[in-house]
Amino acid sequence: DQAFEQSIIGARASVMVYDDNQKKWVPSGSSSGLSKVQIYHHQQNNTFRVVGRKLQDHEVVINCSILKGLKYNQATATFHQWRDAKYVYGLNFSSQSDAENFARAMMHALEVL
Ligand SMILES: CC(=O)N[C@@H](Cc1ccccc1Cl)C(=O)N1CCC[C@]12C=C[C@@H]1CC[C@@H](C(=O)N3CC[C@@H]4C=C[C@H]5[C@H](C)C[C@@H](C(=O)O)N5C(=O)[C@H]43)N1C2=O
Repeated sequence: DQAFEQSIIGARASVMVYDDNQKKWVPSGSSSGLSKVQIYHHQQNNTFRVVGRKLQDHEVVINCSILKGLKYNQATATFHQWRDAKYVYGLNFSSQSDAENFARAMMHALEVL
């Protein structure tokens, strides 16, 4: 529960998923827009997950586990991406510093998993 999950980073980004049929990035969730994207660390079982909620209405637009060995691709200074079994996720950060801070937290998680 909440008490056991600590947010290790919060960043502002537009959360996108790649639509393989249309061959283009589409907003994750019901509409485009900025989200607060956090990495939560469940301390008891040392797991991590990415959770993103729209700034406007708090719709959860991403909630995915960070698994050991995940390849986090910093495609540009403000667009980072990774895959899981089902989706390709893209984070279009609102600033380079948010992107850098998020990437640092992601790399930390991947180191300690
Ligand atoms: C082996 C593998 O899986 N490789 C993945 C990437 C990867 C590598 C290693 C580990 C995991 C992953 Cl995930 C890959 O290559 N994938 C994943 C699906 C799509 C893609 C395939 C082809 C295209 C070609 C171009 C690029 C793309 O999509 N890029 C480039 C930056 C650029 C930045 C911003 C966004 C913008 C929000 C909208 C749009 C715009 O700019 O209009 N756009 C983009 O165009 C964005 N591609 C990819 O990323």
